[in-house]
Amino acid sequence: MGMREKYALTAEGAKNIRLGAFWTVVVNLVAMFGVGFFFYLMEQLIASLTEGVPLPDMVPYAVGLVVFAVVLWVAHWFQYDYTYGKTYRESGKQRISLGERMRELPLSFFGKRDLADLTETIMTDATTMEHVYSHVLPYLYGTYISTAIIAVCLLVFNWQLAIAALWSVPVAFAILFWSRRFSAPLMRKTRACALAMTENTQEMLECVREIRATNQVASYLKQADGYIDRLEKTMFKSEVGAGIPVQSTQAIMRFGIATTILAGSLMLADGSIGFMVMFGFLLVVSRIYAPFDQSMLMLAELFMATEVAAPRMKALYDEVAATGSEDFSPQGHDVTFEDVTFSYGEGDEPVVSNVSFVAKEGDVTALVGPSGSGKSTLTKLAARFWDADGGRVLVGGVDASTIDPEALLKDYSVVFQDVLLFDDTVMGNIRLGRRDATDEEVLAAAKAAMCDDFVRKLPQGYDTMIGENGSKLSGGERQRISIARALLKNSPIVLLDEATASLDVENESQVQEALSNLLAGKTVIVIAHRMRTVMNADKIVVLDEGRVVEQGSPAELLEQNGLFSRMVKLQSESSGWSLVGTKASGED
Ligand SMILES: Nc1ncnc2c1ncn2[C@@H]1O[C@H](COP(=O)(O)OP(=O)(O)OP(=O)(O)O)[C@@H](O)[C@H]1O
Repeated sequence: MGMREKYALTAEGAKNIRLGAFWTVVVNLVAMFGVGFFFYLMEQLIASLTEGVPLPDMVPYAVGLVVFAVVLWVAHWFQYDYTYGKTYRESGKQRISLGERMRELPLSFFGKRDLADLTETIMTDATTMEHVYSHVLPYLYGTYISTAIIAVCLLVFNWQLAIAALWSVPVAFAILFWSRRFSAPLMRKTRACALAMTENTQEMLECVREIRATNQVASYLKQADGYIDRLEKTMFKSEVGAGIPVQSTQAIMRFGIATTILAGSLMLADGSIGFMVMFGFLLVVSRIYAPFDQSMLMLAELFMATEVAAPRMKALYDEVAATGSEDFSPQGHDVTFEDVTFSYGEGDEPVVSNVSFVAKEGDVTALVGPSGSGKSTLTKLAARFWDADGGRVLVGGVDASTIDPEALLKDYSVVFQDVLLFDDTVMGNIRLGRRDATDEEVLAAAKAAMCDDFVRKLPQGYDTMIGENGSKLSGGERQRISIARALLKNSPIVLLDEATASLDVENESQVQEALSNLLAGKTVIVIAHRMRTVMNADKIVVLDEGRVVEQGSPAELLEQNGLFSRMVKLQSESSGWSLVGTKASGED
């Protein structure tokens, strides 16, 4: 596997890491040269002290020293720039491209992937890789190459002593790589446990109200305790699994010093080497292991990166992006379902089957049917949140699956029940509908969506921060903000999960008024919960178990005496039953 693939690098990133390694080699060799330089000077000094040899002229040495310092400084500068400056830029690029990737992926991807898992990839995996690019890879490559060069020099100088000094390095590495087969699964397990714990915590925070309301606090805390315990145990095993091999290989490497002393003493005794050679070898050997110690620790991190973080990032890049033409020129805005079949998972039972109907521009098309009959799914297919498995969804005669999702969504306003607001001002939240809208346009939309009254009562009016997901607002207020956003966007197609079901009477009439402002003249597909909407619709599509069982105007359907008319009859007989199985209110 190439370096780029293994470490999820760009071509430039791989090049910079190679250059970082190159400059690390230069720094190491220059530093080693410095050791040799001082060693030579010492040899001269000892010769002068013991044998009375006159000291050589010091000027060239002084110049040499200055040149050495300058070269070392320059090499360090380049090493720093390539290993840190440029690799951090690589990491920056990678984070941006992860963000871009999120933008390209179909919305369905976010439905099937766990959010905590994605956050882990964007935050933790990217950080792991960042550290590997900047601190680990250039250092490791640089150290190994420079040590190999030094080892060759030692072998040429005195191969017997060199072998006595260096044999322990390959042995130590062989043990470390062998131990990987035990430590890698432990690392993966630790990661999975950490992820499960994060997911559990996130779920607990998201559902805190429900958990309290249903008296589940104790059982949830117990569950959380279990996740933490499991993580603690696997982390402990994983640390021991990685720590023991690292510590023992570091110790094994030190045997090299012992064998150098042993072989050196023997050779010194039989006169085949002089004291200074022995001394020089010991000096080099004592230095040569230090970077390996460091690299043993780094290898553990590198294993983690190549076994876990890089594959997870790669998996994100391997996901099929939702692509399509950015040029979207529909003829009108009729939304046509042509024999559409769809299931959420490969091989699953279809949740909609052979659905065909047209939602005409200027008409309100109401989707009606029992819970789970596929109403929401059809609206998601209409906006290409998902692609149909069979048949086509046409927007103004253009197959939606051929259009870039962002280009397509420009023509859609979506008002679903689960309104999403950002921790921003009221103004900022409404302006999300159209970024370039003026303040006046935002205010006009807010007024039309019946937001103005309650917004003016907020402490800072339109500049009030509304808290995470609008936590400082009521349900009805949040919905009206979402309608204001849709009004501002003023798109020709409106998808509406009838947002009024949970509102009180006063709120409801205001929201209804806001909605009628939004809907005029558009292609409207509404998931209808209320009889009033259903009866005022231009067309009703009745769904049952993912199939269209009836379609037509309310009058036509009532005449047909089919499922729809049975539903209406049932509802008028029993106020406790509504079209979608929710409790109907009196005014219906
Ligand atoms: N993201 C998903 N992954 C897998 N299955 C899903 C997903 N969303 C919905 N389903 C399934 O698809 C079927 C249709 O769901 P859908 O939400 O479209 O029904 P609905 O008619 O809108 O229901 P309701 O009125 O209760 O909102 C259901 O059986 C549901 O369990």
